[in-house]
Amino acid sequence: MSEFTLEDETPRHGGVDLPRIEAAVREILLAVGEDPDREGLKDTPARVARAYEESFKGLTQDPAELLGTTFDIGHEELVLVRDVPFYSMCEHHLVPFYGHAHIGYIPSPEGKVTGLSKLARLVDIFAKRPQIQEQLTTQVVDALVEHLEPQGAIVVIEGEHLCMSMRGVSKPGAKTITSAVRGQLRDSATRSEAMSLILHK
Ligand SMILES: Nc1nc2c(ncn2[C@@H]2O[C@H](COP(=O)(O)OP(=O)(O)OP(=O)(O)O)[C@@H](O)[C@H]2O)c(=O)[nH]1
Ligand SMILES: [Zn+2]
Repeated sequence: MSEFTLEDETPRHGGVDLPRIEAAVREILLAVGEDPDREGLKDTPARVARAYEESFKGLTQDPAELLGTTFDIGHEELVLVRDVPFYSMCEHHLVPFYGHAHIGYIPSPEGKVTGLSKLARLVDIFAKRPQIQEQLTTQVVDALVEHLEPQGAIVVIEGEHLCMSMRGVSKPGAKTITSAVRGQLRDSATRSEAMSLILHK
C-alpha cells in the first residue's frame, strides 16, 4: 500500500472537482517518472481534468428530468432507435469502452412516448460515468421502464473495451454484446422481431 494519501476521501456531490483532478494527474505523472513541469506536460493536468469532467458528466444528470417530457400519441407498436454511438469509461481501468446502443420499447397502453433524441441522451447519461457494460445496459432499460411505463423494453449494446484491446489480454476487435429485455419484449416473437431489426445492417 502506498504512503501517499489524499486529505479528504468523501465522494464529492454536484460536479467534478477540477483542481483535485489536476493535483492527482500531476501525482500520476510524477509516479510514472515524468516531469509534469516540462513544456509538453505543463497544461496536461488541467486538460485531463476538463476531459474527465466531460467523460463523467452523467453523474450529475437525472434520467427522470430527461424523460419528464412525454406525449401520448396512441402509438402502441415497437419504437426502436438503432446504432446510437456511445463512449464510456470502464470502471475497472478508467480507459474507454465504446460502441453502439440499440434502444426499443412498446409504449404504454395510452401510447406514451418520448422524443427520439431523448433515448440517445439517456444512453449518454449512463455512459458518462465509471461503468461496466452490463450495468449500462440494465440502467438504460430500467430507466425506460420506470419513466415511460412501456409494455416492453429492450436495450442491446455492442462495445469494444480498450482495456481488452490495448493492454492486458490485447485482443483488438473483440466485441462484447449485452442485452436487457423487459415486459412484452421478453415474448419470443416480439423479441425476435426487435432483434432482427437491430441486427439488420
Ligand atoms: N463483465 C465486465 N467485465 C469488464 C468490463 N470492462 C472490463 N471488464 C473486465 O474486468 C476485469 C478486471 O479483471 P482484474 O483481474 O481485476 O484486472 P486485470 O488484472 O487488469 O485484468 P486483465 O484485464 O485481464 O489484465 C477484466 O477481465 C476486464 O476484461 C465490463 O464492462 N463488464
Ligand atoms: Zn477495463
